[in-house]
Amino acid sequence: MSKLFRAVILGPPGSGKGTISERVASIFGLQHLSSGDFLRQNITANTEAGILAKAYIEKGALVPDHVMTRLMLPRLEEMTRHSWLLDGFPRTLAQAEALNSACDLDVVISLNIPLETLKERLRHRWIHPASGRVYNMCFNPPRVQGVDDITGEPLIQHEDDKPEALVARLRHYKDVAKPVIDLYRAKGILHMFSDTETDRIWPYVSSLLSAKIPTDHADAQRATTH
Ligand SMILES: Nc1nc2c(ncn2[C@@H]2O[C@H](COP(=O)(O)OP(=O)(O)O)[C@@H](O)[C@H]2O)c(=O)[nH]1
Ligand SMILES: Nc1ncnc2c1ncn2[C@@H]1O[C@H](COP(=O)(O)OP(=O)(O)O)[C@@H](O)[C@H]1O
Repeated sequence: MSKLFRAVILGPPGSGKGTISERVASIFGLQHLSSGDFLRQNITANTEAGILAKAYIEKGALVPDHVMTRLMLPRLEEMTRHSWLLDGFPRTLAQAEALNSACDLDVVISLNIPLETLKERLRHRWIHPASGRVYNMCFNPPRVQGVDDITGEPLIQHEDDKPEALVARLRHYKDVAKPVIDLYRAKGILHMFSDTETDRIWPYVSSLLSAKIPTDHADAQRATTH
């Protein structure tokens, strides 16, 4: 079997991590694991971690490192036989160090998007809570306004995408992300992409991954995930 491939995607809220991760998952066959989606599943299921995390998320604050690592590392353990792309974790240096001691990463993708663009996108972000499907009323609107394309169920906005929580979230992101980015740059695995449009970033991400992931391996992964 080819070597497994491990990637992380970093970027502020609204930078397009989820959008790019979905494309990577479907084209390269990596398992997409989003910390935000996983937290929301835990909140819905009323798990211990979900109950602890809920209050932080509603305030637009980060969930404490020990709660995140206790949640995410066992989840990664379950995926030891898969190639994966982690979205939203690690977000702090302590989380990055915990991840480091659990596995070796091949690639870190970092999205660098102007602040005004982020604010504009998140104002228009709508979610289908049960599946995590993400829409944008300008970029990828649902076929019928306000409802999910697949299930026809209503769309909602995250509490933490509303303007009051948003500004705090974006400011805080910058402070905590810098040491994480510096760590991966020092390891020589950081690839930074700067633009205002996902569709202009995507060709570069795609060619980076095409060069790093052997084709037969991507085919084999797809066969096991579909
Ligand atoms: N206008 C516009 N919206 C985008 C673009 N890329 C993603 N979005 C939307 O911006 C919002 C944030 O994207 P998402 O992938 O959820 O970002 P994440 O928070 O980093 O995971 C979503 O509503 C996306 O549909 C883009 O290039 N242009
Ligand atoms: N690695 C993490 N560390 C701490 N908190 C996290 C982490 N991942 C997600 N969260 C919490 O979950 C919320 C939603 O995460 P997510 O869906 O990834 O947001 P976004 O896609 O807007 O960046 C964050 O605002 C934060 O409160």
